[in-house]
Amino acid sequence: MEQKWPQEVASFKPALLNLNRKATSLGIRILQGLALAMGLDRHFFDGLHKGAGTRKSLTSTRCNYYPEVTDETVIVPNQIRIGEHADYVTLTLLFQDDQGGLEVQRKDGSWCPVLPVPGTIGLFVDLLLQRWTADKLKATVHRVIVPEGKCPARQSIAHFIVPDDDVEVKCLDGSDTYEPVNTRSFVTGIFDKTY
Ligand SMILES: O=C(O)CCC(=O)C(=O)O
Ligand SMILES: [Fe+2]
Repeated sequence: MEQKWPQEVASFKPALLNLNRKATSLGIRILQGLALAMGLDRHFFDGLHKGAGTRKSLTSTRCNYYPEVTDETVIVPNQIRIGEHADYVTLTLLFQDDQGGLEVQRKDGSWCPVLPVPGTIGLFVDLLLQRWTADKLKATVHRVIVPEGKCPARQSIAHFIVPDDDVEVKCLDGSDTYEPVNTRSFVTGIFDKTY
């Protein structure tokens, strides 16, 4: 696929590629820690995430922009910035600015604000990790709400750690809690339904 980059700011492309690489290596270290904590070989997960940065992997970085809310902004009832969802990959690293609005869902269905803390990165367990662990780790359901009153534009960057395209994700405990899925079909299937 042809890559299109904005030309207006020359430093954008190198900065984003650098973030993409660093976020991937952080994600890989987290996957190693997770494998050890689960009593697996340290490289169980990262060995299945080797293709990041190549055509064999959907590991990617998404920049989200939420426009400024002014006195003139028309907000309809129940309007939402990003509706509730769980990301459909392994892990998400989330970088948010200081504007707030991100919420995660508790077990009882209520919503908990994820207040921005400078210098920190959000970490979400996602749907493929939930399938691998047969629900031992549950995907983080999250959303972004419209702020009450005026608010400057908000930006966030989500880095999605995705298994390599040909990886089959099946329950590690041998159960049939979820049927095995091919990574690329699973991710593109949900993507096509969403957009
Ligand atoms: O903007 C945020 O804080 C969340 C973004 C998000 O959920 C996503 O890009 O999947
Ligand atoms: Fe998300």
